[in-house]
Formats: sequence, C-alpha cells, structure tokens
Amino acid sequence: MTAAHAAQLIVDRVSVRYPGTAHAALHDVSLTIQPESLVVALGPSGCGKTTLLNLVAGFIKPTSGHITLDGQPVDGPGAERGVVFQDDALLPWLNVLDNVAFGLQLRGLDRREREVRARQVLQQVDLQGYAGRRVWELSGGMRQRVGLARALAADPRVLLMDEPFGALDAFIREQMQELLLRIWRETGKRILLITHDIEEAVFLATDLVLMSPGPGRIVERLSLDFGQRYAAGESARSIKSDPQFIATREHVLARVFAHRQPHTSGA
Ligand SMILES: Nc1ncnc2c1ncn2[C@@H]1O[C@H](COP(=O)(O)OP(=O)(O)OP(=O)(O)O)[C@@H](O)[C@H]1O
Repeated sequence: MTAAHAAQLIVDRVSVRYPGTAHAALHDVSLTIQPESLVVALGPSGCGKTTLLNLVAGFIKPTSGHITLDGQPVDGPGAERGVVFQDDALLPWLNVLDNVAFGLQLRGLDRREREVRARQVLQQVDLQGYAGRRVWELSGGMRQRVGLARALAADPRVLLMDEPFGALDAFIREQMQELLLRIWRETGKRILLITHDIEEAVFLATDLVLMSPGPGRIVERLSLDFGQRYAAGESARSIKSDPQFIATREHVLARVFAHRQPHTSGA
C-alpha cells in the first residue's frame, strides 16, 4: 500500500446487480475520496446513488470490485464511516442528548465522557440549548441537525449522507447546506453526499460525480470550488448569482436531462 492510498476512500471498479433485475444497479464505478474533499453523487432516480452509498457504508456488498478506506477493505458497517439518513432515524423515546450519545454507549464510553462529547457536537450543529428536548418537539431541520451531530459524535473518518436535506423546505435546506459547509471546514471530514438537487450539488461539491441509470454509472466528473469559496467567507447569495455558478448549474442540468432514461409509454 502506498502512502497516498493510506488516506483515501477508494471505490475500485465496483458493480452491483440485484437478483432478478435487467440492469446492473451500478456498473464499473470507480471513485476516490481524497482527504478534506466533499464528493457529491448526483443523478436522477434509479441511477444507483443509494446503492453507492450503501456499499461504502458496508450495508451491501459489491457483485464485483473493491472498496477500501485508508488501505483497509470495507466489508461491513463500521464506526469510522458515519451515516446521515434522509429520514433522521432518531429514537423517539430518547431526548436529543441521549440520541447523540447513543452510539458512544455502544462503543464503551462512560456516561460522563458520552455527555461531554454529545454536548460538544450539539454545539457544532447550533443545538446547544436543545439537549433535554424530545425529538418529536423539534422541526425537521433540527432533527436533521441531531442526525448530523450523532454521526459526528463518533468522530468518523468519513461522513456518508443519503439525501440528507431531501425532506426539508427550500429555506431550511439552504441553511443546512451552509451549516454542512461550516462543519466540513471546521472538522476537515471527508464527505460523500448523494442528492438529486442540482443546485445543492454544484454549491457543495469539491468533486461532482454525475450518474446515469440503466445501468447505473458515472458519466461525468467535475472539480468545483463554490463550497470552498463559501467556507472561506464569501456569501451564498454572491456565489449562487456568480455567472460561473449559473453556467455550471446549467451545464449539469443539460447533462442530467441528456442522460435521463427515456420514458416508457404505458409504464
Ligand atoms: N434491493 C433491491 N432489489 C432490487 N433492485 C433494487 C434494490 N435496490 C435498488 N434496486 C434497483 O437498483 C437501481 C438503483 O437504485 P438506487 O436506489 O440505488 O438508485 P437511486 O439513484 O438512489 O434512486 P432514488 O433517487 O430514487 O433513491 C434501481 O433500478 C432500483 O430499482
């Protein structure tokens, strides 16, 4: 193993075919997530985004190909890969603090250590005043922040985010994107995020991977710096009204439409 491979998440020529399906859900997909990069996989429904994330999370295994994190094979779920789901997947009978601390209990930290760590990450997601609240008392955006805090609590090497803002309204969604960029800058975590929202993808990604269905595959890769500009202090409004941002968004939009599966009549 080279030193360069030691600090990367590598998806190497991975294919997945679910039993009884006509097309591979993923065909020959390769992807490298470098330190401090924020990789966004974007594509229409059915292009294999969730399959890709579930592979990296270790929830499913590839039919062929390999995945390694920092030189170690990924062959099941692990605490070094923190997952944030679209529906927050919180435990409704626990309060906010205990939801965030839950995974730490499984890892053997004592009560005091768990609480200190949970309060620290709640502060990172701007929820310091909400530790004692029940999760059903929170708005959707707040619940997603608890989900993010829970994933961060274990100090994972990679954050995996499956349409994390998909259920939120447009205003809260933008706030969450900005919060994510702030946390990314503060923690330097590698992030793999999947979305079907083009503006979100262009705004957040350092590496944008465009996917297409039938079979699910990567059709284009772009290196972008809009998220880095936000993290460096430029306002989201100024970035999103920059002609370069608009041109990139339009390019991506055209590519996504060009690769949509044709609509089957009668389907
Ligand atoms: N467990 C499964 N069994 C059989 N086929 C599956 C299974 N999971 C996904 N698929 C199929 O694999 C393909 C890719 O699905 P996947 O959910 O990864 O795509 P996606 O891009 O995340 O879609 P969406 O945006 O709708 O969630 C689709 O054709 C889907 O129907």
